[in-house]
Amino acid sequence: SQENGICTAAEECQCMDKTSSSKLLNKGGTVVNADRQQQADIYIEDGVVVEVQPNIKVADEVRVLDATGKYVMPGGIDPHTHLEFPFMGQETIDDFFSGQAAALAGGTTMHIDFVIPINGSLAAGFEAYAKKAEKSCMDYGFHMAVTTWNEGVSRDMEILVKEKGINSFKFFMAYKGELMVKDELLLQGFKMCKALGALAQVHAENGEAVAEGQSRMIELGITGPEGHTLSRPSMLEGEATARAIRLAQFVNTPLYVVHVMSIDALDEIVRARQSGQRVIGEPIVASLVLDDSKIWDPDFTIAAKYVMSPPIRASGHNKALQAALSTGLLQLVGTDHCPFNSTQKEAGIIDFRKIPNGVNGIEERMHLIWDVMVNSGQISVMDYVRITSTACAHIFNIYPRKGAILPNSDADIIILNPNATFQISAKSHHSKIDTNVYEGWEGKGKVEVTISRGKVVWEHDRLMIERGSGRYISMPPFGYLFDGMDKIDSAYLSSLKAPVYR
Ligand SMILES: NC(=O)NCCC(=O)O
Ligand SMILES: [Zn+2]
Repeated sequence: SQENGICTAAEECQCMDKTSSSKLLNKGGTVVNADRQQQADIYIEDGVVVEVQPNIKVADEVRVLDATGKYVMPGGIDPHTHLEFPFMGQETIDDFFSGQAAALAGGTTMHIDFVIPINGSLAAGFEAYAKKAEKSCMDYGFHMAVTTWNEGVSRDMEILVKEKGINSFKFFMAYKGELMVKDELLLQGFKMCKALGALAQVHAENGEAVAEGQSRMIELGITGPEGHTLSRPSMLEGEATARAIRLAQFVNTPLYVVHVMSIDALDEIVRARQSGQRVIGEPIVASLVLDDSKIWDPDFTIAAKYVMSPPIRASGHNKALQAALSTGLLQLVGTDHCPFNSTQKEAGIIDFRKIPNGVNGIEERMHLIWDVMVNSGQISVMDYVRITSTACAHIFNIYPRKGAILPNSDADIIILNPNATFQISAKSHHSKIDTNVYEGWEGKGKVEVTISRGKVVWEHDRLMIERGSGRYISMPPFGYLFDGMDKIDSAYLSSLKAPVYR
């Protein structure tokens, strides 16, 4: 039952025998949480961490994993993925099984995917995604996109929060004629999010101006992938980020800006945070480690694989985003994993507007952030844990079940060898995509073991995973970002000095 290094037949395959033990001792490593690192062993039983102490003694039947000289950390949580996503006339090539297999091979043990409504219906979209996710082999949660507005939508938002474990809603300010919403909907949506204790998220680009920019490029005869980048400059990301921030401030609700790609957006987030506003900024691996140079490649297949929105920016934006992440101005790293094969990208061979937008990253995030941020000395190992796992668990209100190695936390754990090397290639990755935007990257610091809910699922470069074993993680509303909001509302009301009774 081995295929491409993946064991998928749990019942038949011997390689599962060693790994499926419900008791596990992780011995001898440096255990790192976001606030503390220590030399300790970790005892795991039935998928849950039982004890974190030096020198734990166990019975003979317990499997022991030796982590001497290595870092033992919470598994990564990717806050931004698009598996089986119907978009721009295509569907992303990774389903919930292949995308999650890739994630586990790269040290990510949970992800939060974006549910897209069906004909505007949130309930129908949720049901469809719940079905798709039945094949999951690791834990996952959902954000919900809102693309239209009516009574049914606001009723569904309430049901999704109160009964279905959703605590975040995303509004696309781009993709005119498809997913884009206008300011009126943003305001209604933000108000509803505030009332429900759900986090409002935005894809921040001015969709009207992007459409204008696209027409301009076509008129100039620029039809290739570079037209994509040229049609949606960073000022349009800055404008929409500023607008969303102001509207969230007006409503007094927390805001989460997904895929921060530019200094323009960063500046707006930093200004808002400095003024005390609750704004979270999520750069993605592509915005942190890539630049736009490949979009001018004469080979369409190479250039098209970098087409995503907002676009990957010119060199310099990446370094600024790294610095902001290292100093806490940005809070966590996603991937926006949205993989389309080279044949799917060819839909836009004569018109860049038809190239399905999206890049890979779910498998590469933990390695690349280690290599670029920790190996360069920009962040500590504790900070690494915070930006790849713990901050996400806090923001989406699932800490300390996720994002920590503590007694009673889910045993989602990685062992990273800082002295081992990794290589990235489409030939060896586990995603179904036939290209890789990080092709040829070689770095230091390798995830040698991934433990998902107490089971070793990645070891010796082999996956041992079971279709259907992943669980949906309900995320409760009113996370920490909402603490004290009522007091700010009261202060606002008393500041009005109105109505004046005459
Ligand atoms: N980002 C991208 O290009 N594709 C995924 C859809 C989105 O998040 O905008
Ligand atoms: Zn987006």
